[in-house]
Amino acid sequence: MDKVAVVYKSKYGSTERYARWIVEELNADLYEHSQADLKKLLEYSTIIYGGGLYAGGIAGVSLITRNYNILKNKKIIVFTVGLVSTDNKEVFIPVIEKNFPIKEMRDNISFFHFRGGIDYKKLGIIHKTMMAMFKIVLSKRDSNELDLENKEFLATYGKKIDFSDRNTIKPLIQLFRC
Ligand SMILES: Cc1cc2nc3c(=O)[nH]c(=O)nc-3n(C[C@H](O)[C@H](O)[C@H](O)COP(=O)(O)O)c2cc1C
Repeated sequence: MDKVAVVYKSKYGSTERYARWIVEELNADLYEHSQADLKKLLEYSTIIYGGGLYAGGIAGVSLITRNYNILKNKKIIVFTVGLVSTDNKEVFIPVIEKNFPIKEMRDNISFFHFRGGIDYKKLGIIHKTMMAMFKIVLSKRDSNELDLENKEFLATYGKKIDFSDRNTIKPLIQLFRC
């Protein structure tokens, strides 16, 4: 039987919610990023890492990339949680290539992408400023130039939205059912 650790880094709670759903389904052990030291992780045969997406970066993912050579004999699964629609998986190829620049890592790790949410009122000052700057950049563009994601960003800017959906973890859970 697989011994599974789910490790997550979540700033506003969406990634944590997905991590907890996965833990419930797999009866796995849960670790917040800061509590997951390497010695502990070595006790597991499978490591599932989840991080929120911030400007294309996966929060805290260096825990996996920096220690890859030590962890590479384990089953490693990485999931991201972001606002961008997960309908088109191609969108995530550059995100994976940026966060996992070494091909061997990309080949050996299974990736999943889930949708989270945002509550602008709860953003910290740096994140609020980043989002405000992005809005200014997009607002200056001709609306015909904007893709669906950008249009959605502008339409939901300043609001509270939540796309979290427990059903979307099914393909990840399925990896353990066969
Ligand atoms: C400053 C900032 C940058 C973000 N960048 C991205 C991004 O590049 N791609 C994306 O899909 N979502 C992006 N998001 C949305 C977050 O990924 C989303 O709110 C997610 O649910 C956060 O998860 P967490 O609360 O677990 O950290 C960004 C949010 C903020 C505040």
